[in-house]
Amino acid sequence: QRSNACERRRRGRAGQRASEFGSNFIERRQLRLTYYPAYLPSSRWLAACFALLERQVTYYGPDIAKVFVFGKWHPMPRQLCAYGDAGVAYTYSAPRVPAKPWLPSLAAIRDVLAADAKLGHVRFNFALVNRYATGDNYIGEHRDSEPDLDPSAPIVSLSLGAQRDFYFRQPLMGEKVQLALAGGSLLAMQRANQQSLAALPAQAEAGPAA
Ligand SMILES: O=C(O)CCC(=O)C(=O)O
Repeated sequence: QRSNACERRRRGRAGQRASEFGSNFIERRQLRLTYYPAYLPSSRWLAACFALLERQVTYYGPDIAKVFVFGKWHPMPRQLCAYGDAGVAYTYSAPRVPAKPWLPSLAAIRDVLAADAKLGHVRFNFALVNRYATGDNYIGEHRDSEPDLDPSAPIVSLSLGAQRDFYFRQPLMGEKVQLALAGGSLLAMQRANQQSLAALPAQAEAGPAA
């Protein structure tokens, strides 16, 4: 999921789009993000990574891909799978999502990210793969505040396929940060972001993205 110059800091007004910043560090009160619009080195890399994951990822079925909202179970409006170290799982407003053993392609992406000094040399032990088959697929507002998450580690998100909008909202501050997550881009989110609500809304006519 995607660059550079993250040391260059600039503050922007609320709602400013990441495309106005370029590759940059974005900071709002409790929100600390670094967006790398072209993390993957070329469109060939992007196409190759996307094609590999499209071929190799086997998504969970409705027994796991469901969410509990307002007292009822609903099918998840996207596909999901998880890969990671043995015994690692993730639980949010859904059943426990166990990690399948690393796919070689995902392990290779994990190792590239771990070797990247800009990202702090984090050894990632888990990868959640969300697939948005069409523009109708989305993830609603949520906080990444699950106890399974290591509070000292960033969440790093590589986007492949169609560009999709993503936003963070801080309800008490009235602040909103919007990003257009381009295919081949990478978003690094610090732990503090977990105070904000994040969402990837439905977007008419968008093609497949992961
Ligand atoms: O797919 C994305 O880029 C967003 C996913 C997300 O916010 C989550 O899984 O918590």
